[in-house]
Amino acid sequence: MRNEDLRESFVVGELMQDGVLAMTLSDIDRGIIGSAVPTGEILAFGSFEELGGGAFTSRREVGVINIGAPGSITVGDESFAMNRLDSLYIGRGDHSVSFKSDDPADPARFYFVSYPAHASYPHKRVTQAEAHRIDLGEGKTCNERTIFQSLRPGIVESCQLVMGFTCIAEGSVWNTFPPHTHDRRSEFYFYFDLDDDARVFHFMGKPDELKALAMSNEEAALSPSWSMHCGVGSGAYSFIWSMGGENQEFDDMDHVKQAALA
Ligand SMILES: O=C[C@H](O)[C@@H](O)CC(=O)C(=O)O
Ligand SMILES: [Zn+2]
Repeated sequence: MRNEDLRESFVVGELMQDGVLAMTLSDIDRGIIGSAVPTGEILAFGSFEELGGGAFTSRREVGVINIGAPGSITVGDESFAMNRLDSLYIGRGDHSVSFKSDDPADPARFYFVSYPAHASYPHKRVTQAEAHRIDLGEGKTCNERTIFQSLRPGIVESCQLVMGFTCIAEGSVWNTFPPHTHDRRSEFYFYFDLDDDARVFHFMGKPDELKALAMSNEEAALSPSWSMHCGVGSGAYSFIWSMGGENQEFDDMDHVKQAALA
């Protein structure tokens, strides 16, 4: 594949447009990647032929993280206040889902991921402070970072979705390295908090067929279960990671030896 073919298949861009609820249905485990930036009244999930009609969440669960100003999400008759870096788990059911900004002139910026769900679990908001926090890496290897696991077993019950975000410390540039795969789950990385001219070079592919994607702010890189993943930025950045698949064990990664990369 040439770079443009790689981008066509594995990068989701054009997210976070003002006044738009945008989404892409991937054939990677039927994951959906999307965003909602409410600059008017509200933005709501519609009904889609591709998802079998009915409510968006009739057969799906959704994880949402706000990377913008405060807003709220209404699920059926429940409303959840969503500050920056709050996460929301939305369980399966025939409820309506809508997104709102507290101040449409300074909008909330919601990123969401959805996978098919076989059971219905309660909706739950998880603030950044309530997330499971893991500090790891070191300055000398330029990979000092903090992982916030917000939608994960022990905090919320879900069918397959596991989601959270990682913030790279000032002066560090690498996320997970050496890279890893986890054949049991696919994973999406949504990069944010990059300057306009900054890039994250995201490495994907089979370990002996390494490919690079030059990622701009607010683009998502999709990793099928066979693809390794890791990235290095031209400066510090953050990213939302999310996984779906067979199990929800975060630590069962298959680490790739650096010497095996080619
Ligand atoms: O399977 C786990 C995921 O790839 C990420 O959570 C890794 C990550 O955020 C990091 O190490 O910086
Ligand atoms: Zn991973």
